[in-house]
Amino acid sequence: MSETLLRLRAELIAVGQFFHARGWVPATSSNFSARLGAEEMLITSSGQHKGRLDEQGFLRADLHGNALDVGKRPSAETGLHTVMYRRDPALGCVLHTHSVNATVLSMRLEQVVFEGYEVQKAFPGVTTHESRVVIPVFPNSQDIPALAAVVDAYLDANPQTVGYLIRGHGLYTWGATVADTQRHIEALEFLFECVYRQMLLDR
Ligand SMILES: CSCCC(=O)C(=O)COP(=O)(O)O
Ligand SMILES: [Zn+2]
Repeated sequence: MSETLLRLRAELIAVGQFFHARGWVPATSSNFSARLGAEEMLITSSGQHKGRLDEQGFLRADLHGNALDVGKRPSAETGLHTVMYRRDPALGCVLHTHSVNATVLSMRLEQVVFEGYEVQKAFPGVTTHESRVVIPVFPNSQDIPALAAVVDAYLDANPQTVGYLIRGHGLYTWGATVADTQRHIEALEFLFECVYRQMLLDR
């Protein structure tokens, strides 16, 4: 087993514990992956509790979603990971979470827009709070290849996108490393909470 795999697996286990402590990965929801090479990734197997992951909770898969470790089934949402790695060879991690704020906002809005928040600078290419960060909301679907195609087309047209919501479901974001991607989740969750509270104040 490679040093890289061991390191990335340990990082993803720690991410799961961190997110679980904040209530962002309830029940067996959410899935995590990290790139192992040009054609391969490490991904959580389907049905794992992401706050209690151990070494058995992962498998290697190719970038078309085929399991490379026998007897293990990758996440049901593997296609939403592979589409990202195929788009960008520099991408090293994809994280998906199911927080309350992300889920509630996705039921109310067509897109979530952040404007004027300093934390927007946590995202790549954003250098000022005087920016507009748009998080699109896509309809939920059990047809993951179809959903992945919708994501792919949106990102072709909007390459600066840092994450997206699936209605009534959760959040996907990505980054060069596990640490970068964890930071994106944290920043997005902070900003979702701000938008949610602002909506309450505006009522
Ligand atoms: C209990 S949550 C339903 C499935 C889901 O949305 C999810 O994120 C987890 O699916 P997986 O197959 O990756 O465990
Ligand atoms: Zn999910």
